[in-house]
Amino acid sequence: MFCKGNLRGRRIQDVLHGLKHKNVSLLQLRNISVVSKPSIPKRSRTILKSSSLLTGGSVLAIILSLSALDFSGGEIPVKEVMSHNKINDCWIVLNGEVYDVSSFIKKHPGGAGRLLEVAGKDATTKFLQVHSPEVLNKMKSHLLYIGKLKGSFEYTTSEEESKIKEMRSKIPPLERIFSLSDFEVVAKQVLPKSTFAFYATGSSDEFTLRENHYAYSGVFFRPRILQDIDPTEVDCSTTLLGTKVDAPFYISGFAGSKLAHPFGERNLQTAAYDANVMEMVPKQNSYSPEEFYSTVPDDQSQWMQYHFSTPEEILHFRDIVKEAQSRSSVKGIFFNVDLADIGNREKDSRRRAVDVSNTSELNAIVTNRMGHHPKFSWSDVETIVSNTDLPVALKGVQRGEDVVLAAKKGVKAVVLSNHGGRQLDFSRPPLEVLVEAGEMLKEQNLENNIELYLDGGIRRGSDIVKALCLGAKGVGLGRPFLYAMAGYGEEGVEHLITILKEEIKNNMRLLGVSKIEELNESFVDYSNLKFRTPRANDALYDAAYVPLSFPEFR
Ligand code: HEM
Ligand SMILES: Cc1cc2nc3c(=O)[nH]c(=O)nc-3n(C[C@H](O)[C@H](O)[C@H](O)COP(=O)(O)O)c2cc1C
Repeated sequence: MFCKGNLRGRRIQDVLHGLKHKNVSLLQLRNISVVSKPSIPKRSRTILKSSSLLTGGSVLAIILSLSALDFSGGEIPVKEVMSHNKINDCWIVLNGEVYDVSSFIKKHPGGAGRLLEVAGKDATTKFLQVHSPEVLNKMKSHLLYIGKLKGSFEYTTSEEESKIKEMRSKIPPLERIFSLSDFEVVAKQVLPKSTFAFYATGSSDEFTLRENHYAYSGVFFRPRILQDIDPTEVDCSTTLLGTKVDAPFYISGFAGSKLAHPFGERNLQTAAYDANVMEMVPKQNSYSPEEFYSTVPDDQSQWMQYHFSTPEEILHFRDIVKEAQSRSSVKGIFFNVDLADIGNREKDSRRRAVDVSNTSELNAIVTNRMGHHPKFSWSDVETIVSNTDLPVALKGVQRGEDVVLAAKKGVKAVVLSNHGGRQLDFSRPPLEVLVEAGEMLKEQNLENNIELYLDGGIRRGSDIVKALCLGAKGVGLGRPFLYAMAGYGEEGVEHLITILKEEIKNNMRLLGVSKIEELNESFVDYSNLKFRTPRANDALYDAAYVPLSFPEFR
């Protein structure tokens, strides 16, 4: 356990101490594996034979797998692995072990395309950028173990990697980063196209993605003058679900931090701690819970984000709640309620189609964008609420009626969110839902029973102040933190937090307010929110936004 005095010890950071800070390149670190070897029992040759039958392979496939029986001592040469590179015959290497993932590929919750990208290759680096080592252990029963890899893959630097290296060497200094959009523009140049597409994508035509942000341009301020406020005493600290923090915003929970930077979620955790800002720790953390929490100080403020991936996880919800309760830093648990299916993230799929570049496999990418999630209902929520003292919150609520229902069922907070426009396109901007929810709660005298949070499209301190005026207790941000990390690691995250804190305080001074609690509806004109009209352009945001593209002609 660590306390403030100890300051954030980090196991991986210790190993890589010399490399920390100042734009550590992903390329430089690509070969560093932080995973301990999973102990996977070797399967017999009989299983290997049945693997090709299981995957519905042709006679040719059976002959191929029979030829694999010749490998002495279960060792599989690189060349052999490379030949299993198709959707119906797909082997991948993880930590020097070869797996047949042919029967899993179409069930992969991250989409078939991600496994096709690494078909017949060493998938270790890409796997660990998104998954904790535990995922492999949990999913073992879905894969077929083939044997140990013999030899190693030849590594050649791609054109894209060389370009990224060059751009990283020319990256603007942090002092030149003034806004959150600046981070996004830099990230676009220093991330692989596939990673940027994964982060940036919304769903379908991305109306919700864009409107999330533009909703804020429909709200204008009504400042109060001559308030006799000492500018140095303007304070943006607040209380989120009973926890005192130094800012009314939090780092939202999201997958894929290590795709941005080798230290991934650790950058967020340490920067949040130093700035005393709330952090929502994602379920899909690339660190295992043991490793991640082993260096989290006891006095850090965190929320735990969780989504149920299987019906078994719902059945065993007590284990999840117990784990959350056992971490002294965790002050609340947020369950996703916006994942009944996975949105059609077209920008991401389109990029993957280019990367896989095998037209016969495209169908799998399109029909299996992502896997499905299990049934999760109000009665499950009631059961969870009645089985823990930890505040339970719902992330992904999208209408006032559901906020009222949540309040009646003892849920302590909701995040009005459409997953950053990644789920249902044309779901309304959370800022609009905030106004609706506030009114409905008041009608039923429930406004003091539940805290309202929202996320999606927040890019300025003024966005945050507007949301607080309209009744939000706090707001979350997702992509901006990924973009900040991509260019600048932990320092980028710190800088982002500073920018937002300063923007909020600046807005408060100009509004004639010195404390967050003083913000209320009287400081904004939000009449526009009732009428969805074309918004004024936001030059920085628009310039950073990548429009959807069309297929290229041959
Ligand atoms: C045998 C290898 C793999 C297994 C067993 C596996 C397993 C899983 C599981 C269980 C999930 C769902 C997690 C959840 O919803 O809680 C998932 C999601 C995902 N996986 Fe994998 N995976 C594998 C390989 C990979 C590889 C190689 C990549 C990247 C190239 C990848 C990228 C992803 C992504 C991006 C998601 C969805 C993240 C999100 O948007 O929420 N996976 N995978
Ligand atoms: C790359 C990426 C991965 C995400 N993964 C998750 C996740 O695993 N769980 C979750 O609750 N939300 C996830 N989110 C949604 C964020 O928590 C948040 O709701 C959203 O990013 C807010 O919108 P913004 O990016 O415009 O700030 C993800 C978002 C992005 C961009």
